Amino acid sequence: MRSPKDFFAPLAVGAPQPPRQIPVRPSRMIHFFDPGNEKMAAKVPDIAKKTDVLLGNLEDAVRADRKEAARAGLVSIAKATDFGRTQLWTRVNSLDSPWVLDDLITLVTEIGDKLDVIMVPKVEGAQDIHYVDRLLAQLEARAGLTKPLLVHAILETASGVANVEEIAGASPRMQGISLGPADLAASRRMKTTRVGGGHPGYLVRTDPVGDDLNEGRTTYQQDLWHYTVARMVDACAMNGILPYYGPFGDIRDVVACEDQFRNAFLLGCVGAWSLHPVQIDIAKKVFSPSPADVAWARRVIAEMGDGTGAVMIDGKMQDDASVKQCRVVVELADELAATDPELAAAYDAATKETQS
Ligand SMILES: CC(=O)SCCNC(=O)CCNC(=O)[C@H](O)C(C)(C)COP(=O)(O)OP(=O)(O)OC[C@H]1O[C@@H](n2cnc3c(N)ncnc32)[C@H](O)[C@@H]1OP(=O)(O)O
Ligand SMILES: CC(=O)C(=O)O
Ligand SMILES: [Mg+2]
Repeated sequence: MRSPKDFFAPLAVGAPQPPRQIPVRPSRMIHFFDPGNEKMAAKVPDIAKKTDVLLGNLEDAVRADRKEAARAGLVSIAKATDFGRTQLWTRVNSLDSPWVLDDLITLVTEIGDKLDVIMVPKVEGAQDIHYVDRLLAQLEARAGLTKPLLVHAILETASGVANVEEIAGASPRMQGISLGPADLAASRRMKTTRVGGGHPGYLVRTDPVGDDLNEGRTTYQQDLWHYTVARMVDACAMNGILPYYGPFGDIRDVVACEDQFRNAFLLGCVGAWSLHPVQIDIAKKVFSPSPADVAWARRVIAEMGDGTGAVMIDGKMQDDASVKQCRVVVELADELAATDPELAAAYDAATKETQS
């Protein structure tokens, strides 16, 4: 552990000052693409216009014999594209792989000024973040970068979950954590064969009514990811970084995808991954507070005055704690509305309606 006094000191001579605050920019969807896939790469300039984060993926889902092509593709896309307000992230290969060292050296040297966040897969504990932290500082110094790169960890090993609090606080570069349900399931020896989402066998059943154990007993499917997402959210919140749900692999099932994303949103996540263009709008809808919720939250804040005491609004008690929740919703809505005129208009229209 670094001494708290040294926590914000650069880890290499000439490296930029590490960040003291994680920049809060919209990141409702982290859209994955394979930079070595020409069809996907061709869509990047258009997709950039409608996503908060574009991520050039170099790790799983890129074939072993296409790793170099993906890395080179990301370098040329980053150099050739104006991403506007959209952030550019990458997911490098895992720290035990033969590719990660070249991923980091090439990307920081060639396009370190274009990248915002480096996503590190299969993080097991703080030691993995410390390794990346020092290496990034050395590479930033050599490349003459003035803005520090941020680091995002994927929570996808049993060890990572057991150490999630220390991972979240391992470096001032830590920007956030995403749930990695596929590798995590394998690491835990869960018996699922899916990428995220629920499973019909994971359920609770109501008690029997009489002697017949089968008749009239409703079952309720449970969320396999509740415990992990909740732990991840707490670890992130206590360290001032951002939690994300990860991938939902059943691309066709847009309904269950929306449900899984919404569970994560309600529990505190700020975004999710989109693996296919069809998931971009789902994430945008789910991770933007609804106009009705924003209107209600604005009303509670207005009626609560200085934010202390208790009032009754439409039969519901509001006090210091509920007004704090409302502020979370309104702050997020204001941040998103600042760059999205359509959303801003929807929020204002709903607010006017509640006032009339
Ligand atoms: C567990 C994990 O690690 S999850 C993260 C790793 N996985 C990924 O990154 C997967 C990313 N997504 C993909 O590889 C693809 O979306 C797949 C393989 C799931 C499906 O691809 P396809 O079979 O081509 O899907 P589909 O035919 O519906 O695609 C329609 C079009 O969208 C394009 N497209 C598909 N996914 C993407 C994407 N993520 N970004 C940009 N374009 C895409 C296709 O190239 C295709 O283009 P075309 O119309 O010019 O032919
Ligand atoms: C997200 C990811 O990498 C996984 O689920 O394994
Ligand atoms: Mg994984």
